[in-house]
Amino acid sequence: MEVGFLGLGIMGKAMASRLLKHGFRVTVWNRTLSKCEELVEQGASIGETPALVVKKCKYTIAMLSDPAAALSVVFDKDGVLEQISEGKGYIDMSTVDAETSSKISEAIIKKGGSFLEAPVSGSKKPAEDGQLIILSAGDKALYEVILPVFDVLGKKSFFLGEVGKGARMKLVVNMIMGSMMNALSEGLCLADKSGLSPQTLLDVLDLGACSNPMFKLKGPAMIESKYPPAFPLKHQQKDMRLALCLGDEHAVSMPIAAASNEAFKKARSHGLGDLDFSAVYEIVKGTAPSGNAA
Ligand SMILES: NC(=O)C1=CN([C@@H]2O[C@H](COP(=O)(O)OP(=O)(O)OC[C@H]3O[C@@H](n4cnc5c(N)ncnc54)[C@H](OP(=O)(O)O)[C@@H]3O)[C@@H](O)[C@H]2O)C=CC1
Ligand SMILES: O=CCCC(=O)O
Repeated sequence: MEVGFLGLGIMGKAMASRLLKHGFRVTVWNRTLSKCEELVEQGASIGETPALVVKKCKYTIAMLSDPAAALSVVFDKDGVLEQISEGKGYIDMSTVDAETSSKISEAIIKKGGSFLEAPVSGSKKPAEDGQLIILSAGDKALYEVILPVFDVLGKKSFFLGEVGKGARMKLVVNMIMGSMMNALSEGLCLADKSGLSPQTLLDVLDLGACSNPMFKLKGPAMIESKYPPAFPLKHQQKDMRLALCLGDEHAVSMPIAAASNEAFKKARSHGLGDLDFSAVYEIVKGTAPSGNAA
């Protein structure tokens, strides 16, 4: 199967690479075109624009930073809409809000194409290892056709119904994750300031009811103030913001998420946006450097 892939950031690069390793023919595009070179070395072809990728491939996947990027790649000059047509499928795996996803879906369908939203849970390593959790919604027939691709990228694929349900599920999950990261940061800080070993706190947590892979993975690096980006903090803040908008729409009060969003925003204002989202710990500790927003 020939697959187009738009967006070769942390996630897109790992996902496109995995598809190549599993025998798919992949045509890639990235806004910063030089980032395509590593994939070309692995056997990918380059499409010079999103439109040219869609022209060449029956199915095209996108993995882009945020709603603005997802819309731009579809609607702008040389974008997806210029070449999408009957028989072609577009699968957007970026984390965006339901409104963005619906706009894209409507435009694609109007041109005769089919659309699936399919945001993912799981970060850089699960993407490299094909262990993502895929939260798809939209065109069921396209879901069935693209399952062999999802089976290579993920450990489990959900089909959640009409467009918007995948986007909303992803935002709810990341809202919880962002709040948990803030709770962990406060706990590590409190342990340290009150004379306890943060590492022993992690050991205790890991044996109890709130043991989870995220604390286990991120905790030790946080103690060492190391934040190599797997999930950039600026994207976590975007997801908190979009989840809070969803809460507004449905009149759901979310004070914990709102407080967590403030901490992520503050982290961005201190220039920590490109670090891993666990860098919010620096804000909780009060040790963040002053810096420019990212
Ligand atoms: N990292 C993670 O752990 C996870 C991320 N996600 C979600 O996946 C998506 C991608 O994340 P990730 O790979 O980490 O992000 P990165 O920041 O590493 O990559 C973002 C990608 O979007 C492209 N991009 C940004 N703005 C535009 C634009 N205006 N037009 C065209 N392309 C644009 C970038 O291109 P360029 O290279 O030119 O800047 C790059 O290819 C996000 O929605 C994120 O929330 C979901 C699950 C996990
Ligand atoms: O959106 C990013 C999610 C990261 C993760 O699930 O570990």
